[in-house]
Amino acid sequence: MDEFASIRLWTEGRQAKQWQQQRGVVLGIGDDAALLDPAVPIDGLTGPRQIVAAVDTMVETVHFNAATMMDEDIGYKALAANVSDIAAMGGIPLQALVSVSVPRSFGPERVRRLYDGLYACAERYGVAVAGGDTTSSPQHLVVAVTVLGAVEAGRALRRTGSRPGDAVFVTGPVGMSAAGLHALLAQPHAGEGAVPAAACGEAAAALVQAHRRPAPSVRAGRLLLERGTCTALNDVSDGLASEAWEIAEASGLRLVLRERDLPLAGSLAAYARDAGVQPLEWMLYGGEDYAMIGTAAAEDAKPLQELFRREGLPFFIIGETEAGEPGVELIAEASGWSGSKAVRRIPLAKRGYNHFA
Ligand SMILES: Nc1ncnc2c1ncn2[C@@H]1O[C@H](COP(=O)(O)OP(=O)(O)OP(=O)(O)O)[C@@H](O)[C@H]1O
Ligand SMILES: Cc1ncc(C[n+]2csc(CCOP(=O)(O)O)c2C)c(N)n1
Ligand SMILES: [Mg+2]
Ligand SMILES: [Mg+2]
Ligand SMILES: [Mg+2]
Repeated sequence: MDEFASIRLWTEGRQAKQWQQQRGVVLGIGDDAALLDPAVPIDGLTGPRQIVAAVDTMVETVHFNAATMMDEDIGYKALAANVSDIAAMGGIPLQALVSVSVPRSFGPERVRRLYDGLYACAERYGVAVAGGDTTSSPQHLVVAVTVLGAVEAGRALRRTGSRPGDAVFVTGPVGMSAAGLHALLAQPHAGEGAVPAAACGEAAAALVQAHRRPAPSVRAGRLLLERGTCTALNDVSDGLASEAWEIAEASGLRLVLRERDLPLAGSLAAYARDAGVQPLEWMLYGGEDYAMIGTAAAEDAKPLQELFRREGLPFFIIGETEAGEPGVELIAEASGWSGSKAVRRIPLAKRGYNHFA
């Protein structure tokens, strides 16, 4: 099958033209470039707007391997990671451009399954696939997705606006993806397809799901933008500590996190107990959580939490900001589940997933 037949196999008939037009796609797959309408009416978005654009890449052996992900999961997660960056700006994702570099060992049918997952994610978040690129690759599969979206002009949520005395929050549990990866890599792998989630045991099922199918919340980003009290926001791709450091450096202050308030999912606690591992390492440094860490005016932290509760969305207040040299600290307490004995302030390393470590 040639390149063009492959692209048709992966993309043809997946999204109705009319629906794509409603997401701003004037001309989609098939010409030299896509044509997008920057002013297409979008529910909930009024007034002048800006385009919000992000690209993230997934590379076989770095972001996934034959054991950790099914083909469908690779496509789903490649798009979800980008939706997460749009959400972390308070934006609404609209269109995607998808680049795949495919090794010979990876036939067009497997890429079609990758697209099954990618289109499932696109449907979940209302993203129109408007184009892309296809190349061969000497050895490993590479998927790069660009997502374009819209946000009210001048109102995007950045990493830079945090003020001393703000509350620090996170919009979902952290550490589950890293624990899921740990569970998957612990299984023997005979080389025939990905490890079935069931093989990892009951405690790990939710963790494997968190690793394979991250669930960024565009709704959470929109609520935070509309509320007007969120001063900084960042999605957690490289780990909570690393993303907290990014806010600290961008805003020029310190983030002080309380260990006992960090959201520890029951499934993570159970798996870590069975594995004899402290979950805190995964929670702070694991990454690929695609929840959001942010700061908000202290007096609005509880009302925001209540607003999220009413919307059925998680929201955990995990600390405060302080004036000072940019940095991140953890308050570990006697009652902390890490087994620490007294209240201590521990500086958190600026460490997370590092591609060049
Ligand atoms: N090769 C590059 N060329 C130009 N800009 C880049 C390049 N790589 C990253 N950037 C820019 O650097 C900034 C930080 O990128 P980074 O990828 O660390 O953010 P992220 O996508 O939120 O994190 P992650 O990749 O871990 O999900 C972004 O503004 C991004 O557009
Ligand atoms: C097989 C395998 N080994 C390790 C990892 C862990 N991992 C890879 S990239 C990354 C950070 C986010 O990437 P980026 O910064 O590119 O968005 C993490 C935590 C994995 N997912 N699969
Ligand atoms: Mg990136
Ligand atoms: Mg990000
Ligand atoms: Mg990213």
